[in-house]
Amino acid sequence: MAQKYSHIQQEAYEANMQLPKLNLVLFTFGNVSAADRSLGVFAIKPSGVPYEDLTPEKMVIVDFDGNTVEGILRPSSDTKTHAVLYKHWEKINGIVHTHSTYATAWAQSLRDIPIYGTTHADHNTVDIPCAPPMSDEMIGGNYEYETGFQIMNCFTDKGLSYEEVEMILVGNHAPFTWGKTAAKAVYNSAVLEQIAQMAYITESIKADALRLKDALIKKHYERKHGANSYYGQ
Ligand SMILES: O=C(CO)[C@@H](O)[C@H](O)COP(=O)(O)O
Repeated sequence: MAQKYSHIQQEAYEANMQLPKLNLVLFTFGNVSAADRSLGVFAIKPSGVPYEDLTPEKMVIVDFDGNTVEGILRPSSDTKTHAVLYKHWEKINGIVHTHSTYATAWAQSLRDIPIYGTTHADHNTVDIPCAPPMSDEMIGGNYEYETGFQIMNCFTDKGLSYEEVEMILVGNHAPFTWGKTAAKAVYNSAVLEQIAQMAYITESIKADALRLKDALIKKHYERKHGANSYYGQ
């Protein structure tokens, strides 16, 4: 493997290894990628390889059109989704896909995750969006490629910025998160799973729980992310 990709292979490997440590994946579920925009490629987990068998060298190098540039193993089955997002959302350099239990349950319910408390407001001032399930024509196309557009179209339809909200539930599928680094994308996946679990439990205690008032959401978020805040770096 060319030395010139070793830095993103190492970054992708370390980020992938965080997923089982954070209980965000079971067996070979999920995948993480890390991009180098100066080279126009990203390193991604190979498909079907157990996390305990991963090495940096096994990370597959792919371009932003989803073509394998280097690697003997097949890249993740979600590679086209990662490629579409890297190609169109130019500020992201890390993407995570998991099937974490609570976030996936919300994705299967086709509901956005409402803001029930300040824990959620620490990270997002909006309900966590759930992209609608794929249309028949999307299903008839390239599934993973279409998932990338399903994600971007949802953000466009909801008027959301991918730089402010770094997570989404894909209807009938599972969550995707992203960030300026692969490590930040992993952090976002762990935060999303925690928010999803808290929201589910909140609704199981009180089905008609009330959303946080917008004024408090704004006040709380700004308290955490205001000037000179280290939070969420
Ligand atoms: O979304 C799915 C399956 O529904 C995939 O993300 C699998 O969870 C992992 O696939 P590979 O990355 O091993 O191909």
